[in-house]
Amino acid sequence: MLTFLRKYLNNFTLDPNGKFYLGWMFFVAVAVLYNVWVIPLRSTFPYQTEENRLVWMLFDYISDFVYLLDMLVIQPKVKYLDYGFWVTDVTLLRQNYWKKREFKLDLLSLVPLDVFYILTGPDFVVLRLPRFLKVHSFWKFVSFIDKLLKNPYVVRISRTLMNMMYLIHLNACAYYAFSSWGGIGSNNFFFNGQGNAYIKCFYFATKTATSIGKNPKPTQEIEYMFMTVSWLMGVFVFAVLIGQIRDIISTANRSRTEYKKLMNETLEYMRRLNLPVEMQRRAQLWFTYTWKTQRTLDESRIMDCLPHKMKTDIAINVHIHTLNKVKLFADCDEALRRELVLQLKSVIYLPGDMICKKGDVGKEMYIIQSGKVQVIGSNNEVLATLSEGSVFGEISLLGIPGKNRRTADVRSQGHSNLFVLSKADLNAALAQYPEAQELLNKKAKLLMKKNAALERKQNAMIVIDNPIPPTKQAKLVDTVLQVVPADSKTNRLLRFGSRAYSKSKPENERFKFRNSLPHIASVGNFGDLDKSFETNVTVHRPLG
Ligand SMILES: Nc1ncnc2c1ncn2[C@@H]1O[C@@H]2COP(=O)(O)O[C@H]2[C@H]1O
Repeated sequence: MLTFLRKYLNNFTLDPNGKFYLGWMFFVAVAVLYNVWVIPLRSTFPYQTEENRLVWMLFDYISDFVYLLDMLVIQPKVKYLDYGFWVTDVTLLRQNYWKKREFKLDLLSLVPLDVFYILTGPDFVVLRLPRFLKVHSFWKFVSFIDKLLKNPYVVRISRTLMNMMYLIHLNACAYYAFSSWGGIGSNNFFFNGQGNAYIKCFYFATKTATSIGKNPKPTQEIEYMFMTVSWLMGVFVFAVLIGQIRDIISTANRSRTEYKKLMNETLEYMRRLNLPVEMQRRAQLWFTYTWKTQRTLDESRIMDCLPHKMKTDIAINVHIHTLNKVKLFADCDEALRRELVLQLKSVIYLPGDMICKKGDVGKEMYIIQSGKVQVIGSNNEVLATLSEGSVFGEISLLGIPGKNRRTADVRSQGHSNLFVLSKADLNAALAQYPEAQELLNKKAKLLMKKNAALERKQNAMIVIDNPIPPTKQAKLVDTVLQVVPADSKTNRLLRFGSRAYSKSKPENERFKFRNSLPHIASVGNFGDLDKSFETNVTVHRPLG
């Protein structure tokens, strides 16, 4: 069992980005923080007493144990990258740590000056000052957290505030030490010994550092010197703090300021040109919606500085959700997918926006990231409603003879986020991947067939009002009608057929009128019928 444990401990390595290492670094950071705050406090203020000395010492040695464990067990096991390869050999890892400056600092931080307690007594806590040298581990932990947090400003602001607080803390300790040296309450400048010593001294240090005023007036030269140093420290701290906060705020607001500036310029330009109010309103809506969803007006510009491969990886990662739904991409080569993904440009359409118009020359195709679009046929009917992951606008790009124009209108139903792929980019990619070209061609043919069939069906249902009754009549019927008397049975039979003849009501009769019969007006007796025919009869007929 023991051999197994030793073997395991000898061979185990740590991932510098792993959770275990992060957890461990938290303990080290707490130990460092304890030492850097408590050592000056206990060295100056009378907070270490005979009663609590053992408790303080217990904490001291726990923190020393953490330091030791970190130096002997953890740090020599942390993997590192060598020319892009993780080094896992334990001997190399140990040697790597020993070569580092951090190892020397870690070693020095553990110099056991405490042994001199024998000479100075256990309250001379200044002997623990070397523990400060491990402060680099604390900042290492802070940058870890910086990488983990989504908001990059939280850690930067906390870091600046921590530095400021620490300097004030040191100043408070110095003020108390100075007051003890000069005699607590011995004059107006020194701490008067009333109330909680740390709180009062921290308050004094904050007042001095921030130059709020109402500070006790120094009387001796040494007091003047103390105040001058405190003020200089305050000026320095605040210069750094204000500079950093200004940087943080301006970086955070830069994109927003740029967006607002661009929107105002565009709207101002539209107003100057006296463009319709509705158009201006839509432009404003576009700006607002684009900013809300993307937090930038030009996504591609953000990644401009990155190398091509990294940009592709990021784009694939960001758009993987949509790309997985695109059948065209699912069925084709990974290399084509990588090639196409970088060419995609994100565009937003507002509700009711026409994305492409039937008959226009096709210059780009679209992939729906989110939202819905409607494909509209020739008779204004909705041929299809497409949603996330659908591809459209490709037919007119494929070079099918006689089909370089849009075959249908496509309209955005609500807000829709689309990827646009230009004809040149699509064709460049398809030239290398004929299977994808085939797939697109197949789909295009299928759609065109479907549309043609739908159009035929639609046309068959077209409603035509006020049809003009046929003027050409069968000559034989005409001749017979002219010779037989108008009110004779034969005449009626010829006009209305046997069923109409059997019903006597004229209002029923008009609905049984046969289209092939001669115009009633020419017969004279059925003038009323003639009128009602022209206004009421609806004919369904196929066109072509
Ligand atoms: N019946 C349909 N169903 C789905 N999409 C269609 C239909 N008809 C046309 N489209 C798409 O609408 C697009 C209009 O532009 P394109 O002709 O370039 O390409 C067309 C197809 O991508």
